Amino acid sequence: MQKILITGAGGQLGSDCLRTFSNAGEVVGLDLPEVDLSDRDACRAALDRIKPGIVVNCAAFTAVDVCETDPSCWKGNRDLPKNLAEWCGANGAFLAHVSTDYVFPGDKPLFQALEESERPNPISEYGRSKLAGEQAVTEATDRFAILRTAWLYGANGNNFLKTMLRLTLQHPGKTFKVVNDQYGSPTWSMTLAKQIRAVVDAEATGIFHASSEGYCTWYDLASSFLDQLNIEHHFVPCTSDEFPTPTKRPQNSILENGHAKALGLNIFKDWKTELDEFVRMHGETVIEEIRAL
Ligand SMILES: NC(=O)C1=CN([C@@H]2O[C@H](COP(=O)(O)OP(=O)(O)OC[C@H]3O[C@@H](n4cnc5c(N)ncnc54)[C@H](OP(=O)(O)O)[C@@H]3O)[C@@H](O)[C@H]2O)C=CC1
Ligand SMILES: Cc1cn([C@H]2C[C@H](O)[C@@H](COP(=O)(O)OP(=O)(O)O[C@H]3O[C@@H](C)C(=O)[C@@H](O)[C@H]3O)O2)c(=O)[nH]c1=O
Repeated sequence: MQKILITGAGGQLGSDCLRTFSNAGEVVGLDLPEVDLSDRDACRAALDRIKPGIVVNCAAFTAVDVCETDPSCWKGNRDLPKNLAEWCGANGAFLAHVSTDYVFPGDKPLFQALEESERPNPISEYGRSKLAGEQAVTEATDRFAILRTAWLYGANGNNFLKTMLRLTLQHPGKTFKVVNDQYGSPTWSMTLAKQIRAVVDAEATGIFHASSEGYCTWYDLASSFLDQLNIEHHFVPCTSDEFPTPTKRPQNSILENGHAKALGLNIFKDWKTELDEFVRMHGETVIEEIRAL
């Protein structure tokens, strides 16, 4: 029976990958604090012990604003995938690695979607460190799939939707500004996990864009989520300039899943259909989780 290692197994995507791969072989999850996979020796020792035939790397440093000032971001986003890819290359294992829309600058004219063939040119430390991770993977092994996803939300862990729900529930009636000039494709981590499984099962290699079909703004996303939950909200659309953050974020990070479509592997539906399904399945639990904070 093949062994499948899921890294970042306690995170948002990793926990959904554990479930999605559960009937694909013997699944092993790894996360901090058990092993720091950005440490080369610790990573090697862990993989030598587990001996996976497939590695699905969901581990990363995902606090985008913190990346601007914390060099640990480069450990999690460049060194960690490099260590995994070197081990996979030397041991013949297949590596599925997850990357981000933030490797692009966001200056492509609206609303043209970004193809896999386009040149990344990140505008944030997070994006630069993730691009360095992609490059390390491609240099260390041939048997890899890099899946670039965007605007993830899911049942486990933290995400933008939970933040906006928390702000609303903790401050009823209060207005919140939400950026309405950045466009992307919100993606449910469970659907991404299924897309990763489809790519791995097909042993398809190369770079894949992997986000929901269609696009919206952060304001559209927050409003749709709260509407679907039937919770009154007072979100006010604003420009990026009116909501300053330490990190500049891409204006257009709409991804086109061209590679997966060409191989007949794309499973994503429209972002709104995906969000509605997420709310049907997990809405009540998410509200309870946020109310308990
Ligand atoms: N979240 C999003 O909106 C998006 C995410 N992505 C990418 O998708 C992937 C999954 O993201 P998501 O599930 O949201 O991320 P999470 O932050 O929820 O999970 C990442 C996991 O990796 C673990 N981890 C971090 N550093 C190490 C390390 N050195 N050794 C071992 N484990 C480590 C974290 O542990 P701990 O929590 O203890 O630090 C955490 O459990 C990442 O590659 C991310 O860059 C791409 C686009 C959008
Ligand atoms: C909390 C909040 C955020 N915003 C804005 C800030 C920003 O432009 C946008 C999203 O903010 P967040 O900080 O939640 O999301 P951010 O960390 O930028 O999300 C990114 O995470 C990484 C890991 C990725 O790879 C990306 O695909 C993307 O999902 O919403 C508001 O406008 N109002 C608010 O009240």
